[in-house]
Amino acid sequence: MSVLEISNLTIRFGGITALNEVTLRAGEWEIVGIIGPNGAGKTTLFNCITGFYQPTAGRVAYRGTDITGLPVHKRTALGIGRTFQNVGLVKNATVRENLATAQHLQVSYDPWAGIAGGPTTFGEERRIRERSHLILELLDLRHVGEERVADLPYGVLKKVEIAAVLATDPDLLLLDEPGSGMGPEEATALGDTLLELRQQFGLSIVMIDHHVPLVTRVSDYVYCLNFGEVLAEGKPDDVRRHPEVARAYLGTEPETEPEPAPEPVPGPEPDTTPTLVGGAL
Ligand SMILES: Nc1ncnc2c1ncn2[C@@H]1O[C@H](COP(=O)(O)OP(=O)(O)OP(=O)(O)O)[C@@H](O)[C@H]1O
Repeated sequence: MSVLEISNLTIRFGGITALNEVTLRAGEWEIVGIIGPNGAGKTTLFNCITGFYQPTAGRVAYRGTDITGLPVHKRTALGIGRTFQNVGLVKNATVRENLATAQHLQVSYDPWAGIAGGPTTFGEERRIRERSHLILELLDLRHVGEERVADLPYGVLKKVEIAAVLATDPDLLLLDEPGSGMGPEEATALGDTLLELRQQFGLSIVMIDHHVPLVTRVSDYVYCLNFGEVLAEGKPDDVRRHPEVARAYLGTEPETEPEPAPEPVPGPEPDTTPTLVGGAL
């Protein structure tokens, strides 16, 4: 059974059709990448999956159940966790406090028990601390655990955002541009981390990113959106080499020169795919 199944999803804002008949699925333990030029409809798709937007037509199903009409909080309770393109954290709190806050949304004891204290409360609090610890460890964030979010550089913030969503114990993780603001080395490390998180927490992941090398490396399947429609889909390398995909990316930034090609790497078959701007195919 698919974890996520989107069928013929259409959403219009006045005269703009942001998504047109989009059909997409993510299987159990799959990492699905979504690429596409600016304005292609990627974030709108996430907003329809999470319930921030109601589609004009079409269906969103989660583990076989139609959730198209469900409000945001009910989808979150089902296990759909999402990061935002512009980091959404409590800036004046520390990283560890942010993780604890995210988990307190899920605690099983009632507020009065929390005030009075007691074995259930202490057990739950210990579980929260342990989970925070594990997440910080896995994301290599332990050294910033006691730092204020406001004092962190952007690349670290993006990881803290993932950590905060993981703290809510999602089953399906939607990541909106987790690699933005990262250099190639950081993005490679992030890719390794995502693969490990999937393993550790048994997650299915849908990830939007302009950093195409990151998407193609970690994804099992990739969709390329353009003008609200699925332009190409398939195995990462097939989508990366799809002529329409290259055209769509180049078409968005005609005035920008592609980066110079890297020195050929000695080996049986060097990759001759052109490098494109803003995320590089
Ligand atoms: N609430 C809204 N009201 C009106 N138009 C909207 C709204 N949300 C999205 N759009 C429009 O829908 C289209 C798709 O936008 P969206 O943000 O989903 O693209 P994107 O692929 O995520 O782009 P980017 O890579 O720049 O984030 C754009 O034309 C955008 O202006």
